Amino acid sequence: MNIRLEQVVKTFQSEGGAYTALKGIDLEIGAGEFVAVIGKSGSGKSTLINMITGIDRPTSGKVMVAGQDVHALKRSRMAVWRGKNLGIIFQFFQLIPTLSLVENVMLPMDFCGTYPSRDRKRRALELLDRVGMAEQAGKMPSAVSGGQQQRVAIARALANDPPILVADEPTGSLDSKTAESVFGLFRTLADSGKTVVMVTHDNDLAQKVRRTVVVADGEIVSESVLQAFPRLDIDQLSQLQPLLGRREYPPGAVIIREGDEGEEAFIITRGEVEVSVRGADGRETLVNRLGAGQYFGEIALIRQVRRTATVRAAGTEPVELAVLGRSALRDILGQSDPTREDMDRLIRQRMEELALHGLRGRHA
Ligand SMILES: Nc1ncnc2c1ncn2[C@@H]1O[C@H](COP(=O)(O)OP(=O)(O)OP(=O)(O)O)[C@@H](O)[C@H]1O
Repeated sequence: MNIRLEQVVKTFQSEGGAYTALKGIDLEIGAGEFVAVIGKSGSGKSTLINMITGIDRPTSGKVMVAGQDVHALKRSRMAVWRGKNLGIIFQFFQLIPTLSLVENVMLPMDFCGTYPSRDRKRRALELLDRVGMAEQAGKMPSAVSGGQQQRVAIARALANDPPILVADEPTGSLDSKTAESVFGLFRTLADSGKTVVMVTHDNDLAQKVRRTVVVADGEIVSESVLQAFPRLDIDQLSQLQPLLGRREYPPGAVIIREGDEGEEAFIITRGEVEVSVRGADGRETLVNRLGAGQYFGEIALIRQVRRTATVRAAGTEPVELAVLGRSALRDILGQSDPTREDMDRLIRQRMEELALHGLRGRHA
């Protein structure tokens, strides 16, 4: 694992009182992954990024980056460690205005003492070439466009060949065409084996990344929840997140029982469950097995019927669930017609499966 956050909490103390910007974040990012971090303004994205780069310290919890406990580093060692392991790219490039582009790219090598000094310029020029800026190497930052400055900032981030690139809104101040080409550069870098973590407001770009981490109200929306409700937008997910409860069941435990009243629906965030129904002869038949990213318990809530099946925790590990009460489910479906349509379709399919087991009309 290249980046691992365990129960990271960040509370800011200010005159108005304490504000918890991160509420116990668990996150793992593997080597070579390309991850987009998205979320509403103020949700905690930058705070999360600052935990990874060591720019800010967590109030509690642990942050491991490239095998190092970041916040166990002494302040004096932090800057050099960061310089060698992380390439950091900001929205506003932050090139040094009094240095030429090639000098800007040489700076991290000078700072960390990586590469012999006679090789640094050649390496900087190679990196500028890689981002399509070699011909402008001698220019000052103010003499090139924003998109070009960001390319140089990326070359600078690559100076010490760090395994991880962290970018906070790298395309935020670029027009969409330039943003697209800078994004393409990140993709090429990820394809070449770099781990890339990129905060973005741009949903179109986020869609193009294989893995999306959604931050809502200081928490990460479970990837299973994203999978269960793929058609919710960021605002809807941000509203859903605080309504979700968490529950765990040991293997074999009954989560819902056929014939009972139902008040909650469940999204599986870890493990598997078995769905079974009682036949006319009273014997139970297994009708389905569901895993992470799938939901159950919705039929009773939507169709206003008793539980149509019994669901048990399966496997040998505890099953973890996100729990959604009746009114929360109603709220979210009321806001997202596509999600409502998906759920209606799934319910029809599930009712048909139950009917196949000779149960039509028993509870429906
Ligand atoms: N130094 C600080 N002191 C007090 N509160 C802070 C501090 N830094 C951030 N916050 C608060 O923490 C919350 C999360 O901020 P953060 O900058 O991480 O959000 P964000 O998702 O990056 O937003 P944006 O997309 O607008 O940059 C905000 O409510 C912010 O006001």
